[in-house]
Amino acid sequence: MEHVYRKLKNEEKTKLNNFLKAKIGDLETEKRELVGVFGQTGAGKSSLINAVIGVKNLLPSGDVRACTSVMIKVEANTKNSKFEAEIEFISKEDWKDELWYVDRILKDGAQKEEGDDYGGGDTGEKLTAVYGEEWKNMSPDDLMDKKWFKEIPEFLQNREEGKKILTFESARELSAKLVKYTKSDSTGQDGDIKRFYWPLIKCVTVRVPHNDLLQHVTLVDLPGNGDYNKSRDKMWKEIVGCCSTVWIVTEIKRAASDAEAWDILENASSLMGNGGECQQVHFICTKSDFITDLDVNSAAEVRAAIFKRNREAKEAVMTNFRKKHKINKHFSEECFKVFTVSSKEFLKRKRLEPEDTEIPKLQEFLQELDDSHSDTVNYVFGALGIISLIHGARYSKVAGQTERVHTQLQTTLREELDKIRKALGEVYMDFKKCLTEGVEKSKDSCEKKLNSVLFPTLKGKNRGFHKTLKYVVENNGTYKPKKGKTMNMNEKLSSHLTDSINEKFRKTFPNERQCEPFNGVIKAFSLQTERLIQQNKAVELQLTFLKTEEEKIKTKLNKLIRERKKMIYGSLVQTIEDCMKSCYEKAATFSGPGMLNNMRSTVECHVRGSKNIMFEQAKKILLQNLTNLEGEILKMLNKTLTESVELSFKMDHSTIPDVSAEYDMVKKKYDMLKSSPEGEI
Ligand SMILES: Nc1nc2c(ncn2[C@@H]2O[C@H](COP(=O)(O)OP(=O)(O)OP(=O)(O)O)[C@@H](O)[C@H]2O)c(=O)[nH]1
Repeated sequence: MEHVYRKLKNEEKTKLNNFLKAKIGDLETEKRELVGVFGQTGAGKSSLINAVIGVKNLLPSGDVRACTSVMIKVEANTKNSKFEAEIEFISKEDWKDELWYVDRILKDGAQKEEGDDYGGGDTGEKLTAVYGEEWKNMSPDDLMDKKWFKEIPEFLQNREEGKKILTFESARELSAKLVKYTKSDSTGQDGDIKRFYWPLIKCVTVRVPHNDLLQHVTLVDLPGNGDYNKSRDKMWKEIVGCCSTVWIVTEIKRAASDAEAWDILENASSLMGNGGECQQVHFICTKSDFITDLDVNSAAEVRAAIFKRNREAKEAVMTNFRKKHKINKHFSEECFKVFTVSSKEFLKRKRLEPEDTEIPKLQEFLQELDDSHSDTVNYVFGALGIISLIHGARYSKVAGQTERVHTQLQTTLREELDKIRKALGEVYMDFKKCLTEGVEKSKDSCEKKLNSVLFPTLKGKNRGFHKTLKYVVENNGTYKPKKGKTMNMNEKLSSHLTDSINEKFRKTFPNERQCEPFNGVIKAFSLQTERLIQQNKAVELQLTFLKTEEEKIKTKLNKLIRERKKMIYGSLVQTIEDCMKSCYEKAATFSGPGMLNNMRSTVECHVRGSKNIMFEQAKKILLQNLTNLEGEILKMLNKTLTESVELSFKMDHSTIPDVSAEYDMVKKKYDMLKSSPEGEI
């Protein structure tokens, strides 16, 4: 197609010529699937990733003292045959904010108590990681001095967020260097490394050469611990919202009862489900080889014991899943699968055969996800359309028939757009009805919901609640403790609204790629080019182009809908957060005696005073976002197809190059692809 592009470039610049060049530039080749890997520290995530992608020593694992503390993306290095680590830092301003935050807390007289969190993620611990103990006697300005960052000058560069790129010949070398950037060692026992830079890092991308599984797949290790840092939290949410599959990793011995793993899943469910694009959740029970039963001796007995526990773990996890409504309202049972794996045995083969470790099943899954066949078909189909139009423009000049087909196409386009408009209008009315009920319920019970956050029943653990609530209001209503459940006041307040639309939303915007959004109305849209081709062979090439254009615009629309639906769903909580912002700011100003009561009454008063507006506002904004999306769908369809119809049937032939040879070649490749669904071209 580059060759065809150059031919067009050598011709005079007409409207049609420019249009064709733009269409070639628009052909898509790249698609990436994101697989998010969650789990608490030590669950075996790094070992799992290494085993699955078949690179033994890539992500550092095995050291129980140091745990991974930054997001690590693992993908293919398509540029050269080196191992590469791209380290992306948070901005200097972000780090300054954290330094000032700790400084203020210490000046406020808050003593560091055992197990105390400085706003989630323990900022004190972060400072010790970067500066050692010396930070305690220094001002935030001193701590920004460049002498601290000699090893990472990129962090101080003037660009908003710096990047450092390291290249290595082997995975082992990369792994050894990575520790200082990705791991935290809260015990301070790692003698070799003096400074750990994880608090300054937003994300690390590890690129692996010659890896077949990662051509179109990125695996992301997402540490589950809480983090107050805003840019990291934002990135975490963005990545979770873009994962098409999520792996929840937990040790098999406590798979069903591992509160932390299930909490991570519960907290992220709305972000992945209706608020995201996750199609599959895989619950992965690790270390299946680890048997402590002393009665088991022979190899056969060990294997039998492992298989028995695998079966039991699978059943227990499924039973637990059925009870978790926060999760299963976003994911059906078909989307939820359990695996029992052993990364160790997969590599060592002492007790188990590779297939018994279930790692090959995950590899197979990635292989299917990585499949670039459909991308190739789409590319060649799109290319065929464009080249058909160029070829047809040069050779077909059947004036009368062209005029008739042109008129028919215009009529069909109008009628089909009307059908879509009507169907989208019905969807709007359905959501309006659900939300109206949700608003009434929210008004009736928001104070009760609020009380569950303001007055938790912590059974004797109320001592530090004033600090917890302070973090909540300082952080716009949310708080991620290092251990335990995330608190989210905005989600609590909007829960009746989200519940009112959850089911309808999942049906209207299904994450499963084989299901269609808006009840299939966009898929059903058709200019009926197939029928027209049968009746009008003389303009077959132009009609072939329109057929490919129709498919391409539908694919584009599905992508747009997938992106927008996340924003539309998220707008409910976002509006509540915006409406609560002023009261959080006011509540955060209290300190000293009476702080807890003052914070509570400020939040209570605000919710009581604004409940008649706040929920109605959230409904209005969601519906407005939906209207905007519907408008955009109609506009894109109309504009793209009207332009394509006009240019294919009313064009100036004088500037069209001869592409007969290219046409024959692309047509042949397309026919080959069509006849062998999994074949290579
Ligand atoms: N027996 C056994 N041990 C395993 C297996 N997978 C991991 N481990 C061990 O479990 C420990 C933690 O493994 P990691 O892969 O580092 O765990 P992680 O989830 O990446 O931990 P963080 O880096 O802290 O997030 C290490 O000591 C591993 O050797 C396994 O399949 N079998």
